[in-house]
Amino acid sequence: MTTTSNLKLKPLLLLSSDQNGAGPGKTETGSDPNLALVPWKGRVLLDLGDGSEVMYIPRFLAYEDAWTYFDYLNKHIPWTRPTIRVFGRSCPQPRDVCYIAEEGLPSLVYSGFQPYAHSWEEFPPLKDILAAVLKALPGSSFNSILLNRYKGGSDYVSWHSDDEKVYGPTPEIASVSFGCEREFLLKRKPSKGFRATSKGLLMASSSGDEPPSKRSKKVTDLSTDQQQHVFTLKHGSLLVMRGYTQRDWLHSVPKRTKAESIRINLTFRLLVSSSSRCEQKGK
Ligand SMILES: O=C(O)CCC(=O)C(=O)O
Ligand SMILES: [Fe+2]
Repeated sequence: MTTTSNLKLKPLLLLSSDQNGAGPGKTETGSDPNLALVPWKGRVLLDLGDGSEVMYIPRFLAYEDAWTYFDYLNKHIPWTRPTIRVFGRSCPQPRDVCYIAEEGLPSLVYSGFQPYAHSWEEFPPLKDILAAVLKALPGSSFNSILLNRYKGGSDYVSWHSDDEKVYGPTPEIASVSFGCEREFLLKRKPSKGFRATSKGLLMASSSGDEPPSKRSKKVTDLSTDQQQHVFTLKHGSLLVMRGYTQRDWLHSVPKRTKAESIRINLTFRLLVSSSSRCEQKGK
């Protein structure tokens, strides 16, 4: 796989250092020798406990480069807003989406919807972004991307976890954001005892596409506010979920009336049960 595209970017795509680590969790101390090799000193590591962890790098991509990517993605990605099935009802997904995957991988299905898998070759700049992600995550590999475009504050992804079997038990999901800042929330999954009440099942969907209803609010109430974390995902930022985060935690990007402009988000994922991998060359 080549890692160059025709986008006009400065040779040094990544910032060498950044102290703008606003967000929850703690700034890294460099105790992990692998992490010490990586130049983003301002990044935040949030230990969620029980083997779940989130890492956040607010200025992962240089600001102008991130806008160049935003313009490319907004214009060239074949965005669709498919109809999906949530709790037995058909409704349009509340954001635009696209799916990129290597050939020969198992199909991805969520909410009764199987997205068409576009090829990486169609969108060379995605390989550049992947290369940047792999520099921040030495030893990781990804072979697919789910892309989301939130056209404004009424587009959202509701509480869900990316726990589809195709990702294995401890998936690493690397999420790069462009454009409008939006809040990314994390909360612990309600324990099994809390899921069923006399008023019904309090279950979050696995795709995050159910309407933000009172049903979701009830889950919030039960899972205690102390366990909720908020990251305001900046233009050009990288957020990584790993370990048991998908098993034990839910995440969402809620509606925000004040968010008027477009946000694009790329989630890099590794579908397992395939020998092929989308890795940076020479690693
Ligand atoms: O837009 C985001 O930041 C999150 C998207 C997400 O959770 C997903 O695609 O599964
Ligand atoms: Fe997700």
